[in-house]
Amino acid sequence: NWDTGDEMVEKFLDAAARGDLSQVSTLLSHVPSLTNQTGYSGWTALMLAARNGHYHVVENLLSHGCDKFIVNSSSQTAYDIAKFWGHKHIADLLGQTDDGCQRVLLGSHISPQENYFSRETLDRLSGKRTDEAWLEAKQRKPDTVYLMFSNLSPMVSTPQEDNSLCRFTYETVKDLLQKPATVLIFLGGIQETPAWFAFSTDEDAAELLKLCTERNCSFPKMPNRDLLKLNEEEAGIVAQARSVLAWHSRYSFCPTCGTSTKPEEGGHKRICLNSECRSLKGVHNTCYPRVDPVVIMLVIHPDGNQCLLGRKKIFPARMFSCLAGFVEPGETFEDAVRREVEEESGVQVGPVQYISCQPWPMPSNLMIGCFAVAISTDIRVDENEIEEARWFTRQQVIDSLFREASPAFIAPPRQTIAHQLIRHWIGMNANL
Ligand SMILES: NC(=O)c1ccc[n+]([C@@H]2O[C@H](COP(=O)([O-])OP(=O)(O)OC[C@H]3O[C@@H](n4cnc5c(N)ncnc54)[C@H](O)[C@@H]3O)[C@@H](O)[C@H]2O)c1
Ligand SMILES: [Mg+2]
Ligand SMILES: [Mg+2]
Ligand SMILES: [Mg+2]
Ligand SMILES: [Zn+2]
Repeated sequence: NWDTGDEMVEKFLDAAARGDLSQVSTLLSHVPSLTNQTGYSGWTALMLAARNGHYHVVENLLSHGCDKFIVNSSSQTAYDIAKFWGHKHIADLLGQTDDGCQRVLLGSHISPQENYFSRETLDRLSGKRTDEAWLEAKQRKPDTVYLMFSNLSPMVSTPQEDNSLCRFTYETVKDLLQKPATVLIFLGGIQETPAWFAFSTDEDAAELLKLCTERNCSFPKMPNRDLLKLNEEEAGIVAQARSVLAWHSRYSFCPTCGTSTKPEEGGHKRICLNSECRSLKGVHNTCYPRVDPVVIMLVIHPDGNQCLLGRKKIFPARMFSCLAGFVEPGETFEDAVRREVEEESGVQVGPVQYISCQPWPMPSNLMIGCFAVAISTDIRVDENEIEEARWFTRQQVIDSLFREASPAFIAPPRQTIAHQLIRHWIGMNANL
């Protein structure tokens, strides 16, 4: 005897809150449109069941297609609520993706290994770099792996959508290694054997491709896009190899005196050929591969429920991402975060917290990922660097990450630390 819609919604929410599984399913089978109705403070039936630890009701609601990505008026999802009230089994259930894989919302367990380009597959064996005899013997071993780079791109084969690195033997590449323009670097090994090397060559790319026995091989033209299609292990190897090879290609002359330089120590050092050069006296950082630190930050609104994202002109349409900028000399990364955010968006930042980092071999950045809490909210963008910056709500961010239908913006791809920072924020309880 249900007369008004409101009453029915109330009955339904109440049944979910009490854990009355049979009433919840009866009501839903009669009136499917109840599924995502909200009551006081925007709470859904799923949130109420999650609040009170009713596992079977949560399960039943999910099987009826209840939307777990809705937030209430305090910007909490049902997952946030289950986690806060200590119903771990319910939080686990809500955190699953449709394919049964855990952790769709559990960004708070982010570890450095989860950032693309950051997996250390090989032991770098840096102690062996000065052991020329050992390196030379390793080079000739039949199980030694060679990666080939042309124009700072590795040769990859593309069996399907993904790229995988083409691996060469000494026999196949030994002639190329003799060419004067070739630069060879020792990458390391897995418990010393097999050893891995990478080299760059300026020979004709079409001829090089003929050396590979695999099909669909190429040197990708757009590293920013194509190098994101490797598996995690190979991405980690490419991060090391590409940065070091890029450094060789830029430091063929000594930054101190302008004389030619040559590689040493398995390609991890370059030394000046002018025996009078200052760079040969003592240790000089110009002789070693360079890394440029960049801070990248998710700026969180003082209300805790919005974040600041910006877009550069070169981004694909509708994509917004974290603000980022190079660390300047004599600056802590906390200060760099405050300066870059202020420069690019006009927003002032108080506390800064380090989250995780990511090598970004384009050519040699180390992205230092932070959360930063804003202490002002007015936006005034620096139009030279940023086309637009905006505050986005948790609901908009959740929609963009997890739902298909027309979100307010497009998030950067999962291989970027920007994506991981945004996801990490969603996995944290904003208001609790
Ligand atoms: N992995 C990710 O999620 C991600 C996201 C955003 C940016 N990035 C990388 O971070 C880099 C820096 O971000 P940004 O462009 O916003 O920095 P930014 O805001 O400091 O502005 C870039 C400008 O800084 C100057 N600059 C100062 N030091 C520099 C250096 N060592 N190398 C080159 N330019 C230098 C140049 O004028 C350059 O145009 C980008 O180039 C990009 O490769 C990675
Ligand atoms: Mg900047
Ligand atoms: Mg910037
Ligand atoms: Mg800058
Ligand atoms: Zn010199």
